[in-house]
Amino acid sequence: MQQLWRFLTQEAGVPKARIVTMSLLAGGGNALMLALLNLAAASGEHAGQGRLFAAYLATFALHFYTQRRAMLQAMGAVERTVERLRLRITDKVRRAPLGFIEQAGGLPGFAALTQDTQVIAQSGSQVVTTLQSVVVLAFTTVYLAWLSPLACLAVVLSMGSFVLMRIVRQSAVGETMERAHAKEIEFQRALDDVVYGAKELRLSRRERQRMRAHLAQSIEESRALKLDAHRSVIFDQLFGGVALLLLLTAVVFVLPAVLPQGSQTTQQLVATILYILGPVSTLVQGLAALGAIEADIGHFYALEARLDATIEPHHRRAVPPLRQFREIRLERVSLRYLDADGTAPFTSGPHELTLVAGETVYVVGANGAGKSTLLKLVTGLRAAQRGRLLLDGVPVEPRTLEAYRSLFSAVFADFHLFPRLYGLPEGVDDAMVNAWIERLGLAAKTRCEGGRLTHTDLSTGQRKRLAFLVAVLEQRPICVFDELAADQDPAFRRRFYEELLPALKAQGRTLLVVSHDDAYFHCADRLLRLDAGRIVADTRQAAGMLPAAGTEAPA
Ligand SMILES: Nc1ncnc2c1ncn2[C@@H]1O[C@H](COP(=O)(O)OP(=O)(O)OP(=O)(O)O)[C@@H](O)[C@H]1O
Repeated sequence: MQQLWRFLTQEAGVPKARIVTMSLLAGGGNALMLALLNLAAASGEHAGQGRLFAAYLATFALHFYTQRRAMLQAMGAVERTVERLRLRITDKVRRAPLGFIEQAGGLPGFAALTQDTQVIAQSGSQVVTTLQSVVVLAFTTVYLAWLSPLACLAVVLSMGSFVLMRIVRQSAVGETMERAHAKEIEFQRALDDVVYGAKELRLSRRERQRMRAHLAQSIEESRALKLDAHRSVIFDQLFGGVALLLLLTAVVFVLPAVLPQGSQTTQQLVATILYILGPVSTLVQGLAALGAIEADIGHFYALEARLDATIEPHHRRAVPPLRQFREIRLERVSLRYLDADGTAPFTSGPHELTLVAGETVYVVGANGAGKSTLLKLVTGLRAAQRGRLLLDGVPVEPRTLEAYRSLFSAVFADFHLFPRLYGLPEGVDDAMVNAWIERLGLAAKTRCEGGRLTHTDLSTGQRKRLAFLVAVLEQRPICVFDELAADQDPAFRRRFYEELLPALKAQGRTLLVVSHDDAYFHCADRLLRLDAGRIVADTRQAAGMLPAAGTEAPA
């Protein structure tokens, strides 16, 4: 229970002393209630019944109050901590390098995090109930010893070995649950495919059937593993029940023969043994639940450790965004994408490139030539494995990376449109956004109200126009557009290349545009042609000139 201990002692601001005291009082009260019941049953019609009844009621009230307090305090503290953990892991995912997020299966376990944290959130109440059952068992053991030392010894030995067996077997159960967890992640990924591949699946019966078979297999494997784990817990519980029944048989039939005792003592022993059935079963279930919680806290910390190993430095002081630059230079910069088996299927670079403020650069080349990868290197979103990135002659370092990135607004090919316009600077109000919405021909579709777009369920081309709008209004010195015109109608495409981009250039913006539209290549100041990850041609041209295809000078 190392991880659970670390979580409760280091993470959760659980008022430990108070909760332990409350749990001890609640458990003690519970055991005292049993003793009072037994005493009352033994005293028959005597005058002391009234006092016993009052004492019983007082103990009951104490038990009820302390149990409620302990549960609420533990649950409240754990819930608050879980919320903190969720925020912390989200921050770390946000600060993890793009390469880590992009790599195949870069965040295994992330999909299961919501479920894991829900399980972790139960740790407060589980610890309290388990602790209480331990306290009840401790008190009833003392009470049993007072009634009959031999019966107490028998109970301690049988129940002790039973709980010990559960603890020992818990590690095997834990391993099986780990394998079930891995299958669960596989299942959740398949579920993502069902949602994101909704269109394809509706069109193809074969795809649907194979997908379903794959899902069913993941579910079946996860179910079999979970059942395996539960089977062992259920067996142990049944075994515990049988052990208790045997114990009762021994107390009723064997003990009086070995050690003569009054029938009243036998009755009290039977009542006590029956009474501890509840706490024993709570303890066994609590241990199993704490085992599952321990595993999920382990998953959380493992994911966090992977993120910590790659995370980009976090600077508490806000970095003032850069508003201007003279040039960006890539010196022998290269990046290799690695496969899971360590082979490098694609290398971008080495690039020797200088981008000058104010120029409009089109990045062109065939599919897979490495255009988007070059943009990620230039924007500092992917770190180069070799070479240097320099801003105005000064190398960009981890310390200055965030400021460097603040130079760029971008719409990537796989852009994400946030429903809230988080990135807009002070001074940009709804009216300004709505004027742009109108200018982009989207006024009938959406509006900006209180910094939020009323509708984002638009066509791909329309959503790209909105992403363009956000990039423009961010008012940063460099705009990066990756195949923005690809989903646009011919009229908008023409406006994009011939009006909108020149208007941005006129404002002094530097433009980096990935394009397949060779009909508009003449609008660029400079063409960078890529092939197999290398810049094979770098052509400067007077904007407005239309170079004949294939006439670029070699780099
Ligand atoms: N995250 C990644 N991990 C591994 N390989 C990648 C990754 N991203 C891209 N690649 C590979 O790198 C190569 C270049 O991809 P890139 O997206 O830069 O090309 P592109 O020129 O922008 O292509 P397109 O015109 O199709 O958008 C491709 O072969 C692609 O498979």
